[in-house]
Amino acid sequence: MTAQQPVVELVEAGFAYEDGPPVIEGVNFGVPKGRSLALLGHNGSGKTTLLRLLSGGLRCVTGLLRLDGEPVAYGRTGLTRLRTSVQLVVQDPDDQLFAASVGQDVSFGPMNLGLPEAEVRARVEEALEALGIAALRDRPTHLLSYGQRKRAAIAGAVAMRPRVLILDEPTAGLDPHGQEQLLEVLGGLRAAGTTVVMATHDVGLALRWADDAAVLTPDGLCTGPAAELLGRPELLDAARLRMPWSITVTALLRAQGLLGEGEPGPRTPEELGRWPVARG
Ligand SMILES: Nc1ncnc2c1ncn2[C@@H]1O[C@H](COP(=O)(O)OP(=O)(O)OP(=O)(O)O)[C@@H](O)[C@H]1O
Repeated sequence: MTAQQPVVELVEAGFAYEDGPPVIEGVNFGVPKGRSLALLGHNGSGKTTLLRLLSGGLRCVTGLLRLDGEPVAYGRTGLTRLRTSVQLVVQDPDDQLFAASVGQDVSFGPMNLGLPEAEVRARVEEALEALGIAALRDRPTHLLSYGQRKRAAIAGAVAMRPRVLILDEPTAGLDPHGQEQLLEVLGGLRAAGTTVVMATHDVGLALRWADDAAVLTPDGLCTGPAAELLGRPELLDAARLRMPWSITVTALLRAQGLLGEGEPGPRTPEELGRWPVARG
């Protein structure tokens, strides 16, 4: 993580659902500008809860949320300010899409900000282009495939031009090609300066995609550079996550003397297939 001030930050945050046990306790989680960050944890570990706390949909019971270093005020003005900076895309696109057509759905957020019509139109076009779904502008949302609905839901958030785009399990339910396409789209947004935060169970995907990682364990949230954090077997064990394939293969290649210390190993089966060792 960088030392710069986070855009948005949970400080000593605690949360429990009504009559339930604490889900989040004493969590410090800052999201710096311009990074890609993967939030990992097993089912029920609290990823969705943490993302909702970060984006203002839930409010900390203890601790606080800061935007640009200032505590977030949960009134209308404060939440609008937060949402122009931080947008959450929920796991199930059907919980997010409700307008009749894709274009109408994507325009909803910017229109709600009271922006002039031309500005709304420009933002909708930009978001549809970024997600590669400009051709679906007039398509009724209920006629879209699951992958298309996912993209339309993300476009709705992108049209708000947030500094931080948060996605809850964005690759869940997508086929391998759809996953790769989505990662490309997210790479494009990140290259354009948007911070992208993604919750996932997939350690391999996080390792390939993210600069930084945050891992939820029973002892709390552990954060750091993805390549370092996700190579720690004891941490992944504690989080009940599986060691990524690429790390196991890289360790094997090193143990066999086929890869030098510090040299990067193959990140995908395709890269292993092209590995000089594999041919030799
Ligand atoms: N609306 C709710 N009311 C009560 N308890 C809830 C609610 N939503 C989540 N929980 C509980 O809070 C805990 C954390 O859930 P959360 O959805 O944040 O986990 P998660 O890591 O996102 O899980 P998954 O990977 O399965 O999506 C779980 O024990 C869950 O049962």
